[in-house]
Amino acid sequence: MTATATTFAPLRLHAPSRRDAVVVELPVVLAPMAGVTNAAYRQLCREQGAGLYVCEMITSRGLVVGDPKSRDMVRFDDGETTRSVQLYGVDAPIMAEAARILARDFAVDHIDLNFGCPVPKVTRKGGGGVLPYKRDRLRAIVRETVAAADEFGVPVTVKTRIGIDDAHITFLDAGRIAEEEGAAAITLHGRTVAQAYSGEADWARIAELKQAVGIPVLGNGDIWEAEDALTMMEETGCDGVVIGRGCLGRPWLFGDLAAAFRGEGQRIRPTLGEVGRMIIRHAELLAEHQGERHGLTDLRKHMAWYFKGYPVGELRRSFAMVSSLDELRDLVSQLDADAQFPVAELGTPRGRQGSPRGKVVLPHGWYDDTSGCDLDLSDAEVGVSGG
Ligand SMILES: Cc1cc2nc3c(=O)[nH]c(=O)nc-3n(C[C@H](O)[C@H](O)[C@H](O)COP(=O)(O)O)c2cc1C
Repeated sequence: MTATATTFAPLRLHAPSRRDAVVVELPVVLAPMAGVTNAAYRQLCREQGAGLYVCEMITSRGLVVGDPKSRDMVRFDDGETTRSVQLYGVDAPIMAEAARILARDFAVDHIDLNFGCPVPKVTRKGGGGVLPYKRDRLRAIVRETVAAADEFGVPVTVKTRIGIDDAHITFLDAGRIAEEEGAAAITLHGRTVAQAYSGEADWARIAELKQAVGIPVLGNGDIWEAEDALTMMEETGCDGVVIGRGCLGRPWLFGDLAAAFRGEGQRIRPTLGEVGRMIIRHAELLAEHQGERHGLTDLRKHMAWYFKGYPVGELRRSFAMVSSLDELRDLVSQLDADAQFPVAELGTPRGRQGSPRGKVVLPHGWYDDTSGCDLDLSDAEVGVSGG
């Protein structure tokens, strides 16, 4: 396979008072994924490649009220020199306070704001991907969070979708608001909330956003292989790429991405034995961070992703119920170590896809105005676990 080096520059994230607060040499970002991008998974990906690895989403209210579960999720390993966290919330003062806590108590270097979650539980209450419809509220949240993080020289980025649905597009306004209020960059997932994870991401919207704003634009959606990242950079002119589902069960994609950006054609095509060793490494890291029992339970959801396309047979079921490192090592030893990489899987979607939401569930009268500053949306943070 051949490839040409793509033209790229390091991703420079400025806080208002501190230029180059975070510089990411390779403009590749691990997308925040709730329940996935914990410290162990980020380390696993980091061991493969280069880029920015964002911690799974933390709710602002949880941090501010000192919820032990929220605080416990803000965890980094010693090698994580750039501490990046995604924050979710709906109230400007609470988001600002949460940003201060992240910067002051956890020495976080970068904060990303989640305005893209499509989960009905969240959109019903006005949070996540539907919040940008309320332009004034979005502006207040970005302004106050940027100002609070800037007390510590920490840059804030915004992550959003195209809009609620085709009739309610918000990304261009969100981009302008982000830029005007001092955000360091904006990530666009090229889908609407109504699409959730179905269909295809519309990269043309990423190109449109790039034309509309001066801050760095990060493109997101449907990068399954390293080549897709280069294509997205070329087609949209975006300043970097954000990868979510493509790396599920494939942390080595970050190695491929680093090689592809350098113009190298070599790609990692692990045998089943090598996948087994990766799973063991993943398990060891999870056990280190969460203890063996919790860590191995957490690992189970990754099994189907790791084994997609490989001949695993009946062992699949045992892997999905594994509860100790010893048991895992024993199961791995039973795999056909020489089974080759399933090339038919290349470029195919993985992780959640589903079907479009017929209609996005919204609070009553959501489309009546675009301000939303006076609304009580606090329920939108109750029981939220990402999206
Ligand atoms: C399991 C899972 C959890 C996710 N959690 C979050 C989240 O907490 N915050 C967020 O902004 N996006 C979240 N996303 C969306 C991804 O960050 C990303 O925007 C989306 O998957 C599109 O990129 P992809 O096509 O590369 O997967 C999640 C996606 C998945 C699959």
